[in-house]
Amino acid sequence: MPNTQISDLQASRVAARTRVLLIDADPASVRVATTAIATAGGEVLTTIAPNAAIAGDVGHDAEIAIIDIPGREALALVERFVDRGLVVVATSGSGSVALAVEAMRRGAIDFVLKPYSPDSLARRLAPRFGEGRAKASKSPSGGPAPVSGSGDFGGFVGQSQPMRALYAEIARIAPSRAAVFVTGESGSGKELCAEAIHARSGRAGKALVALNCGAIPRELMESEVFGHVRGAFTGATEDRPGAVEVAGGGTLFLDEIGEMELGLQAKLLRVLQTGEYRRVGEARPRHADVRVVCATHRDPLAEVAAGRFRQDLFYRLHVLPIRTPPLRERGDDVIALAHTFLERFAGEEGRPTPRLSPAVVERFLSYPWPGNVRELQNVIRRAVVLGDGDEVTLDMLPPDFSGARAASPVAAAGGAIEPFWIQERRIIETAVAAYGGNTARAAAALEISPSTIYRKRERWAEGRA
Ligand SMILES: Nc1ncnc2c1ncn2[C@@H]1O[C@H](COP(=O)(O)OP(=O)(O)OP(=O)(O)O)[C@@H](O)[C@H]1O
Repeated sequence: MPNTQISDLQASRVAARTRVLLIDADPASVRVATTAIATAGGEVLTTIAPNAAIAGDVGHDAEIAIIDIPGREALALVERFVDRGLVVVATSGSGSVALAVEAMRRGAIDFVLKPYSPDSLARRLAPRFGEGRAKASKSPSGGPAPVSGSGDFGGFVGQSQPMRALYAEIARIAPSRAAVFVTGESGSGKELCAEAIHARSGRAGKALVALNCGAIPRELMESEVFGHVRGAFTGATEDRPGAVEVAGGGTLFLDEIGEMELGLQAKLLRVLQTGEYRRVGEARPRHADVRVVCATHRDPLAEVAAGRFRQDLFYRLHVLPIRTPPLRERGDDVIALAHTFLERFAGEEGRPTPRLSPAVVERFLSYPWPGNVRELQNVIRRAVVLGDGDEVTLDMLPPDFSGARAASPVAAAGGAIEPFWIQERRIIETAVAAYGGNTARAAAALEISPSTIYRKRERWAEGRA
């Protein structure tokens, strides 16, 4: 992942210079900063003093704001420009750690102490300019990608109020080292959230390692997380690092954390408390440097109450809670998302992008989307593959979409009651299809074990109920 970011960054730096808003009242600093900005690949659009910036309205065309913070009153500028979607680098001659921490807490991506030389500042700015451009290139308008107002954020598409609130929350918590707990329905973008948090953290240059605790067999989970040494178990033919080690200096994303068994939860708690862990089969402790972002589609407090989730681990992880809203709460976002996916999938198929018929738009807006954005993705992919015209019409959608209302789950077409196993089979197959064939994820969404699905499929294949 870091490699992709670096190559994107280099390509974009060749393409255009990063547009910078420089907020600083000291002429000597402005001169040094202007040289550093040019060296790092940027151009200064506007230079303004902090007091004037607080009172005025500047920086609309900028991608990056470099803000001098002479005192606490200028901290509000950090927040203002982060909320507008700019990458913010704070500077200060006061040397106060508290000021630096506060600027980072409010979303500044870096804090550079004055006095700086043109070279030292340029070195600090260069990677940040890449981030400014990467964000801008994701915005359909070609301008910066704001946190609030219009436009998208990170890998997210959507400008509804719940999404803008989510973007602002991500921008606010990303720079912290504390654990993040993401809740939200399946397919609503929890992993995307982890990616956005990582990308905006000071750890973006290191790896983001994602593990789906629901998809990895329990007996392998500990080795996946912590690694193992040769001979630790049958098949362990060599030493292998785990996710904690590979994500060193970066972020560890533990999806479906509720699926982690209690013994392993205790070991994860130890990492969070002391930073120590052991590879499977190894006596000596190792030190971990990871930020943990975890996610679940379940109600974590209910899991704690049921004894499936350790309470002490929950409180350790639940420092910065964040929730991805379900698609049905995002209004018109569903249409913007549908257009994005239409363009992507039609492009992949080498076809012109079809439009949505008015009836499809209406249906999309009223449909409850239990599988959220992933379900929408699957519906659009299917329509692109099956359709050959320039319009997606109702008949290209899965059967549940075609009618004004989804078919009753109990009654078949003629109103007769279907046998239980047929209904059960339909529910399971629909869930597996909604997860693009991923049985483990479908099982997690249905709150049954993957082996139940495998067992039932074997029976159906043999023609048994
Ligand atoms: N707002 C969004 N804009 C664009 N793509 C999105 C958005 N939200 C989700 N997606 C896409 O939808 C798919 C599902 O998202 P993601 O995997 O992040 O969901 P999730 O909540 O982690 O799902 P699960 O609970 O099953 O793990 C991904 O391909 C993701 O890129």
